[in-house]
Amino acid sequence: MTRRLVVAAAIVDATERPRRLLAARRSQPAELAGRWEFPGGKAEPGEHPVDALHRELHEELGVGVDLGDEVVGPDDGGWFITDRHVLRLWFARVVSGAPEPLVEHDELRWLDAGSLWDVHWLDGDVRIVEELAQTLRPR
Ligand SMILES: Nc1nc2c([nH]c(=O)n2[C@H]2C[C@H](O)[C@@H](COP(=O)(O)OP(=O)(O)OP(=O)(O)O)O2)c(=O)[nH]1
Repeated sequence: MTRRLVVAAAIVDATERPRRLLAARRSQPAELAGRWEFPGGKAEPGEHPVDALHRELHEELGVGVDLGDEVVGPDDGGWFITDRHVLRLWFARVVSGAPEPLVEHDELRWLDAGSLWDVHWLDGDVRIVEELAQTLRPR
């Protein structure tokens, strides 16, 4: 079975030595509402993943970003987040707009090394957050 590609961003406050990561709380669908994730969404068929990510971040948060390195995962370079989806994730920094939960989310939160686990991440994201925890600078 081919997994559907989901693209998402680890939005951080600085590309070099970041301290904070932006998490988004889903408001839909009902079974995922209240769980936290990396903002992003499904790439359309034929759409370049990077283009899809810029589109999703603009739609969902109202921001423009500069993308940094991809956070390469262990599953063919991506992250199998569900049995039907593979996630590709890039570091990103906001360069225009201020992030707001416009659609699909009802809250955003900047997390630092000490608060990274204060939110209930989607199951598939937990091992990604564990990896990112190594990157965030302690206070
Ligand atoms: N965006 C996002 N989706 C994730 C993450 N972790 C995770 O398991 N998922 C799952 C939830 C969904 O089943 C799927 C992504 O679907 P989505 O609802 O965000 O996609 P979309 O914005 O394009 O929305 P739609 O076309 O389904 O309406 O991947 C994550 O960190 N970010």
